[in-house]
Amino acid sequence: MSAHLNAALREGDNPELTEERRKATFDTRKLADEFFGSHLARRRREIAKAIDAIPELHDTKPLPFMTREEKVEEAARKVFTLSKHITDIVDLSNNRETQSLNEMVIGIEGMPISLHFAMFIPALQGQADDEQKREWLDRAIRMEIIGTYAQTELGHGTNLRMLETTATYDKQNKEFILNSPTLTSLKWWPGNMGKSCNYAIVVANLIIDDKLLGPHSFMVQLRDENSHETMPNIQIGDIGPKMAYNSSDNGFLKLSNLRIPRRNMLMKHAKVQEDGTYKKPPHEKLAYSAMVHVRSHMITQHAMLLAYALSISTRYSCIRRQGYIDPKKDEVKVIEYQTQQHRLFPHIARAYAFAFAGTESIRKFEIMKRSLEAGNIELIADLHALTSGLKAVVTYLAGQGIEQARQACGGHGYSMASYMGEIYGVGIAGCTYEGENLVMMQQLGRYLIKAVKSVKEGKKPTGYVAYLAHAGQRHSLIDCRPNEGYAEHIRAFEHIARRQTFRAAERLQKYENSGLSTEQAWNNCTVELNRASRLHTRLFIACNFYERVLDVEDMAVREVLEDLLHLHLNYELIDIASYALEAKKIRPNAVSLVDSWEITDREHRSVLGRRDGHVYENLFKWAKSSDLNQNDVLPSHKKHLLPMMLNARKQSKL
Ligand SMILES: CCCCCCCC/C=C\CCCCCCCC(=O)SCCNC(=O)CCNC(=O)[C@H](O)C(C)(C)COP(=O)(O)OP(=O)(O)OC[C@H]1O[C@@H](n2cnc3c(N)ncnc32)[C@H](O)[C@@H]1OP(=O)(O)O
Ligand SMILES: Cc1cc2nc3c(=O)[nH]c(=O)nc-3n(C[C@H](O)[C@H](O)[C@H](O)COP(=O)(O)OP(=O)(O)OC[C@H]3O[C@@H](n4cnc5c(N)ncnc54)[C@H](O)[C@@H]3O)c2cc1C
Repeated sequence: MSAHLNAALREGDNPELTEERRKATFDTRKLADEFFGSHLARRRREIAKAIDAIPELHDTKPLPFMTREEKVEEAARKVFTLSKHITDIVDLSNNRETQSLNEMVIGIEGMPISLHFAMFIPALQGQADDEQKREWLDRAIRMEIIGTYAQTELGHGTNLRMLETTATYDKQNKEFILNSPTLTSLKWWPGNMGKSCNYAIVVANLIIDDKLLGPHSFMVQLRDENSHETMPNIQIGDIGPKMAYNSSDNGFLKLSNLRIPRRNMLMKHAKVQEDGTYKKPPHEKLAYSAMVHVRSHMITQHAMLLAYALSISTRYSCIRRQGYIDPKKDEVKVIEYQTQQHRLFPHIARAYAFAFAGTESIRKFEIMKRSLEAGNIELIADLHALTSGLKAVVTYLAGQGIEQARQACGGHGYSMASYMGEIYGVGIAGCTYEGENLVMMQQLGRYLIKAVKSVKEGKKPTGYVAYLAHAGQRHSLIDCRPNEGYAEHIRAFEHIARRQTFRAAERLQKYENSGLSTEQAWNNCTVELNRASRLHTRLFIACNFYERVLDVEDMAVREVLEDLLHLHLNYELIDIASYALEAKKIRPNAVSLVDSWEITDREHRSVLGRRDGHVYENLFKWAKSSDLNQNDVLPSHKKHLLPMMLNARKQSKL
């Protein structure tokens, strides 16, 4: 490829990176169009340009140098400033555009309206009836009110049926009485609930005439709309610092005999009439729709976090020189080491694979939403299984990839100048929130077991589990040669996933036949079942990647994506580092592959990942700006350590 086609080339850059960019075999803009979709890729460029021109949207200082209070304030300041410009910059109805703007301006550490957009609004859209939407949704979209989603409690997050918060219907007054009867029933974790929100959708166990009817969603006003003071019968606060996400005020909430009108229960699906008559929803799990919404969006978000980490470490690996391959020559760029390539490239392939899987899960969510609006509940179970699996596998593997990317930067990767610590902390939170990963794997496991049962009954399941009905073509992987083409890889992959799923199903059957209860038998098989779920999901990601590559029209882009696909399939299949052959093919394009993610320096917040590659001089600048360098001798040193040493010296002279 002629160098002028590489959009990332600029005057004055570190020559080490320019040399890399000249080797590109494709146009990074065209690959960005595939990674994001051409519309979003174009919009991201326009958004980045718009932000450049508005200084009040820039960071006032690097986030790692801020205290927690400063971070919370900075995020609030930016949200407020953005509110003045946002409609000029993005189409608010486009989630991914808005999310990109937020990530570029505010960053990944959290902000006061994350949950408002991620869950409060989607919960209203999915669960409020038309009249309730008119009352709350329009105000929420205009940001007259800020809300969150308060489900998890101090004692229960996973097992929703055991939530202890109660909503007891009082027929006389046509009100619900909300209570947190125990310490463990305190709501705990909801994002932005501590200080920022004035409303919450509270998930509570509904009780009518002493009958427990399971978790339902209720609109609760937390704070006065004018003074922002906490409402009566409510106790609320921040839960303290976390591993990451410290710009966010995750909160606790105690409800003490709080009375709310009957119409504050979200009633699109389940309903409570004035006389206390309860009407069941058409599908029991419709109340979980906001969770499925976030799970389907988490995949692209985690692909992006992985991309952040890998573009930092790939660029840095091309400017870092250390050691020799040929002792007679200069020290080499650390990217030249085979171990460095094996450490990074399979994760680059995964970042692309995850982004494509994420686009697909969002598309499936939209299809399910439309079909639900038309009264069809059939797609809910498929989507739940797909998003449960993807959420668990992608957050876990992205976390592993980010950690490898950090290690690939050596010592400087451990400095917050690299920003790796925050990217990792935010990434791994996804393993826990929206359903603990191993628990979500079991949800997919249930779906797979059902599919096996239907195959055994002679039926042919369709969609993502269709392969379970195919006869096994091969018994081992020994004769699987990568050169046979991708279809062969996929067949081998299907074989392994199918065999594991049947093995788990048979084991479950064996335990059930031995007289164990269904639950006990299930628990005895969960390790095998989770393995099956993991393989099934990784198969889905690989197939989706394969099909996606077949659609690419630009030949140069298609070729490099095929190189990545090849690497991905081999790596996933053999689950060890790829063959040297693949690594050699990826090597010349390494920097351009990460340039294609078009992550701006502002968005990266990483000294190591700078687009221009001028790392060392900027690391020195970074160090000079540390608060600890503002005094030559720290006051705390004067207070404690200096007297200690002086004292020790005095003692030794005696
Ligand atoms: C600009 C906006 C765009 C958005 C962008 C977002 C990007 C994201 C980025 C950053 C912002 C986010 C920041 C952080 C946010 C964090 C928020 C939170 O964490 S909120 C709390 C989450 N809490 C959980 O997820 C609890 C996990 N627990 C559960 O979901 C359930 O309790 C579960 C599934 C473990 C068990 O539920 P059971 O006990 O009610 O049900 P069982 O008995 O196991 O199953 C009965 C049947 O129901 C199905 N089922 C369960 N859940 C379903 C569902 N959701 N849909 C359909 N079916 C479901 C099952 O598969 C099963 O089906 P069969 O009987 O086998 O056919
Ligand atoms: C950053 C962050 C943001 C959050 N934001 C929100 C929010 O906005 N709103 C909200 O309501 N909540 C929020 N949460 C809470 C989050 O959704 C829960 O923490 C999560 O669902 C996990 O539940 P848990 O904490 O009860 O974990 P536990 O269920 O206590 O998990 C502990 C261990 O037990 C295992 N385990 C539990 N049940 C089973 C089972 N049935 N079978 C096998 N193993 C099991 C798990 O695998 C895990 O290893 C947030 C959490 C975090 C970290």
